[in-house]
Amino acid sequence: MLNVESITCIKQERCLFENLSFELKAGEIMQLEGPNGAGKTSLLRILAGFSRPEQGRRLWMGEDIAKHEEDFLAELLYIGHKTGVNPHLTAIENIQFWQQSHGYVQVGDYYALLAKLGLVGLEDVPVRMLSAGQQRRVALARLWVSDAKLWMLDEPFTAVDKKGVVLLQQQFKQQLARGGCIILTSHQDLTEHFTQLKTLVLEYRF
Ligand SMILES: Nc1ncnc2c1ncn2[C@@H]1O[C@H](COP(=O)(O)OP(=O)(O)OP(=O)(O)O)[C@@H](O)[C@H]1O
Repeated sequence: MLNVESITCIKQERCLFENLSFELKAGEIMQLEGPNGAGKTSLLRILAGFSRPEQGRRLWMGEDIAKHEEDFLAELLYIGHKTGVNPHLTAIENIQFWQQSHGYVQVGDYYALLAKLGLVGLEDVPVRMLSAGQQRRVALARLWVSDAKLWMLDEPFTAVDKKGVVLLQQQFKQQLARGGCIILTSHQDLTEHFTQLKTLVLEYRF
């Protein structure tokens, strides 16, 4: 599905990685690992097309993404470091807003979804009134309403408690079972839960 060819990234005159190539097939999950500052977020952002590499290209379904950006973005769900939720909207409004701006029909049992995410009673409260972990759960609700084939998740477990981590891992498995793929950064050990986990370790380069 996703082919990455010879990507090189230089930031502030420091080469974070060079000639990086890999492939992510349907049903595969890849974890980006490495110390703080190694370039995991930078790589994710390049893969999503939010920033440009010094060299290299990305292919989606065999097509150069640079020439088919819209098709690629329609298949991509990116959840970054920052949750991207609007603090002034409620949890339900946030999900609906996200659906609307991504072309999804606004249907669904939002209360049931938010109950699954442990947010009973908080559905109609402005998100700024929620804890960090609760706010992240609101952001992660997109994983339940999106049918994007490729998920890119930057530290999705941040501030999420143990029960939430299990719930997320179950949702990851659903995504892989339906032929989607996932690329994520995380400092969690996921090998126990995903036996076919691919890992890409970025070393800190000086
Ligand atoms: N917008 C930017 N402009 C200049 N330098 C940047 C920018 N974003 C990141 N960097 C630099 O790129 C390097 C890699 O940062 P990046 O956020 O990709 O690392 P990371 O591996 O995701 O780290 P962490 O584990 O702390 O999240 C850092 O040295 C950082 O200072």
